[in-house]
Amino acid sequence: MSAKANRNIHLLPHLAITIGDPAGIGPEVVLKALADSSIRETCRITVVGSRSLLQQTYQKLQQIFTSKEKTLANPDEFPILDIPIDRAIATQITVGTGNAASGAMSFAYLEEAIARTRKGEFQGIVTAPIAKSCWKAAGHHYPGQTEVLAQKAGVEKFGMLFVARSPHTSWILRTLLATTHIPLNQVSTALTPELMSLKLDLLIDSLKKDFGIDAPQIVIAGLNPHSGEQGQLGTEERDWLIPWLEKERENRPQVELIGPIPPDTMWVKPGQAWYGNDPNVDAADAYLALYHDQGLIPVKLMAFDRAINTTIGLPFIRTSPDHGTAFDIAGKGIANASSMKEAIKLAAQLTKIKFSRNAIA
Ligand SMILES: NC(=O)C1=CN([C@@H]2O[C@H](COP(=O)(O)OP(=O)(O)OC[C@H]3O[C@@H](n4cnc5c(N)ncnc54)[C@H](O)[C@@H]3O)[C@@H](O)[C@H]2O)C=CC1
Ligand SMILES: NCC(=O)COP(=O)(O)O
Repeated sequence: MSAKANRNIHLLPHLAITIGDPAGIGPEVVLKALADSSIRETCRITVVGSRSLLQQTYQKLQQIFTSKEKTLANPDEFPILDIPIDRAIATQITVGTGNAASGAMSFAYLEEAIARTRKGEFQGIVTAPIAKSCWKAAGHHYPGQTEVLAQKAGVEKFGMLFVARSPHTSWILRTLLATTHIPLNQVSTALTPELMSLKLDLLIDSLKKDFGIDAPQIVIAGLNPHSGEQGQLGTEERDWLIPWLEKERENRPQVELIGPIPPDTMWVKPGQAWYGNDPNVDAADAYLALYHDQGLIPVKLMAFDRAINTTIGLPFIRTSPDHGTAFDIAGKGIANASSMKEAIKLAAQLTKIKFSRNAIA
């Protein structure tokens, strides 16, 4: 970093980066992301995790990489908010196998990052992945990090928005999930006009404030094959989704609401906009998927190496890579850190926007 950049470092947003489950690829993708000097020029970073675990990861992976290129940041060269790990817990952590001990540590990192952010120490949090099953084993009964963030921030209305910029066309895919971590057989009951209006509010607000889109075009998915085929293949669309959309169109004249679109064909235009094989395609500003896999299969198919999960509705910025703990490849040095890098860049960008907005207000 140049001397001038160094002098201005206190003007940059200060982000906490949690290392996630210590048995997964979280520590590795954090060290890889921080080795990229362009990342560290966009924000100030404090890593929240156990120093000893980061040092172990660094030393182990250094032996794998023979290239002279700097692949990993050295934990001695960036600030760490150390959550010490006691000896008994440390002996239970095995890279590649998540368990109650690794779940307890990843929960402690997140809790600390949230508490410090609420006190104003950080403006945003980037979370490396945790395993929900390991949290459960450790006695923490949350469906995911999103719900912990919302609860501890005292927020009831929040949403899981995935953002990815195409490397082919620079088009941005934005996908909000109306429901998230619930069993498939509960989706239909969980979806209500009230829930949909709440998610639409959050989405429209984020498009305006975070992405500068005042009059967005938003596509809403159907639930059933062919959006129910007029009740023949499912009745949710006919019974409430279409009437709800009609009412929303009346209430929100500044927004173009398209749908319900049959869930299979809904992703054709985003695919064309992403890969650039139809330059005239009119893809939308955002897509509202009704359940987890309806939204995340296309996101991960197009953008697994770069999509970002961001929680909207919080009083601070939160982003995360789109992937999980990947226990199957942890410790091997082969984890791709691109999604983590994108998550840090987006958090820095959104934090700057949020704070300049607050300064104007
Ligand atoms: N934000 C978070 O904290 C998230 C956590 N998870 C958690 O992760 C755990 C494992 O979930 P899975 O469904 O197996 O998804 P996963 O994303 O961990 O792994 C799926 C596949 O992708 C590969 N993969 C994942 N990230 C990669 C990377 N950066 N570079 C190269 N290959 C990569 C893995 O090796 C595996 O073959 C679960 O406990 C789940 O709850 C899953 C998604 C997000
Ligand atoms: N599939 C997305 C996911 O698991 C994200 O969960 P979290 O950010 O709430 O931990």
